[in-house]
Amino acid sequence: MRIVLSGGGTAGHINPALALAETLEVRGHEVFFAGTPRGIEARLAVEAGLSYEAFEASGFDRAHPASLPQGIARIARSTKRAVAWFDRIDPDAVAVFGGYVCIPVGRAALKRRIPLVVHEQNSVMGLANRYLGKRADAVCLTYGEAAEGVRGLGPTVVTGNPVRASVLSATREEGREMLGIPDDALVLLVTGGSLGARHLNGAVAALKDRLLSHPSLHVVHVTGPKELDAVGERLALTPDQAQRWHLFGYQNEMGKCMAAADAIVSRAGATSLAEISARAIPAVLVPFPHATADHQTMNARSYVDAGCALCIADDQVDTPQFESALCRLIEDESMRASMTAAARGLNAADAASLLADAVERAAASRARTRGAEG
Ligand SMILES: CC(=O)N[C@H]1[C@@H](OP(=O)(O)OP(=O)(O)OC[C@H]2O[C@@H](n3ccc(=O)[nH]c3=O)[C@H](O)[C@@H]2O)O[C@H](CO)[C@@H](O)[C@@H]1O
Repeated sequence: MRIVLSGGGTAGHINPALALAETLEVRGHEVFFAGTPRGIEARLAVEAGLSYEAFEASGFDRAHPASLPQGIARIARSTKRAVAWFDRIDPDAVAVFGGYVCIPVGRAALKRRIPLVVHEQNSVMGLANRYLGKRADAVCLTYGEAAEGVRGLGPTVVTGNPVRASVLSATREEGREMLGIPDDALVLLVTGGSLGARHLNGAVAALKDRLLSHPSLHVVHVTGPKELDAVGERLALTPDQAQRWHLFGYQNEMGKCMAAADAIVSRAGATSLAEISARAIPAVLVPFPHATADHQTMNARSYVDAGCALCIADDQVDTPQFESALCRLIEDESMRASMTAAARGLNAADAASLLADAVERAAASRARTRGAEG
C-alpha cells in the first residue's frame, strides 16, 4: 500500500510518524511524508530516507491579525496542491500527527475520500488534530483522556506513542563510546525537548558546582539549537569541567544519549516521555507551563503516579526543591532502581505496531470501496 504521513513544527510531532514509517516499511508499504518546506520535518524525514513533499502552512499569530487571512489563503492553496499530489500518487491512507501542515494534507484526504487516521501524542488534543479528528476514520491516542470532552470525534483507539528503532535499540556501550564517557561514570541527561528550554537550562547551569561535586558524574546537556551559545557562556566551563559536562545544541543521536544515561531531567513533551519510559530512565520532569491547556503537566501525571518520575513545576526550578530532587535522583540508587522498574511497560511497547494496524485497517476500507466500485 501507499501511505502518506504528515506532521510538522516540532520533533515531538514528527518522530512518532518516523517510528510508524519504519514499521510500515517493514510490512512492505511505500511511505511518503508531507511537511512544510523549511520546518524541522524537512530535514528529519529526508534523513530517514522518506520521499518528501512540501506544503506551505502556518498558524494565526494573535499579535498580527493580518496573519489570519494570509494563513487561511495559504492553507487553501496547499489543500489544492495536496489534492493534485494525491491524484498523482493515489495513496491508500493518510495519517497525520499534528502541526498546521496537517490541515491542508488532511483536508485533501477528506476531499478525495482517502481514509484519514489522526495520531495524538498528548493528553490534550492539538488544534489540527481536533479539527481533522471529527472526520477521521480512526483517532489514535497515547492517553485515552485526550478524547474526553471533544465532541464528534471519529472512532478512537489507544495505541500509545510509537518510538523510533534507533531509540529502542541503542546500547549503553554505544552511547558511552559516542560521548566518550567511561563505563563506571554516572550520567545525567538534560533535555528541554526539540526546541530546548531556556529556564530549565539556566536552572541546571546554576547547579554546576553542586552537580560536579559528585566525582563520578557526567552531565550530557542538550540545550536546544538556539540556546547552545548562551548556555555555554553561562556555564563558563574550565577545560577540566568540560571533560564531564558535554554540551550539545540539537542532538541527532538522542537514542544513544538516552542509552548512556542513568537519569534524566526533561520537559514533559509526549514523545520525550514515550522514549524515557521505553528506555525506563529515572526522571525529574519539569513540564513546560505554557503548553496548550497545560498538557505537559497532564502528560507527566501518569509517569509520576506510576512512580517512575518526580515532577517539579517550572516556577520551582530556581528553588532548593529542584536542587534536592536532582540530588536525590543522582544519589539515591535504590530510588532510581524502583523508578526503572516502574517505568517498564508504561508506554505501550507495541505502539508502532498498533498504529500501523489502525492505518492498514483504514486503508483496507478504501480497497474494499474501490473493489465495490470496480
Ligand atoms: C513547547 C511545546 O508545545 N512542545 C510540544 C512539542 O515538544 P517537542 O517537540 O519538544 O517534543 P517532545 O519533547 O515530546 O519530543 C522531542 C523529540 O525530539 C527528539 N530530540 C530532542 C532534542 C534533541 O536535541 N534531539 C532530538 O532528537 C527527542 O528524542 C524526541 O523524539 O511536541 C510534543 C509532542 O506533541 C508536545 O508534548 C510538547 O508539548
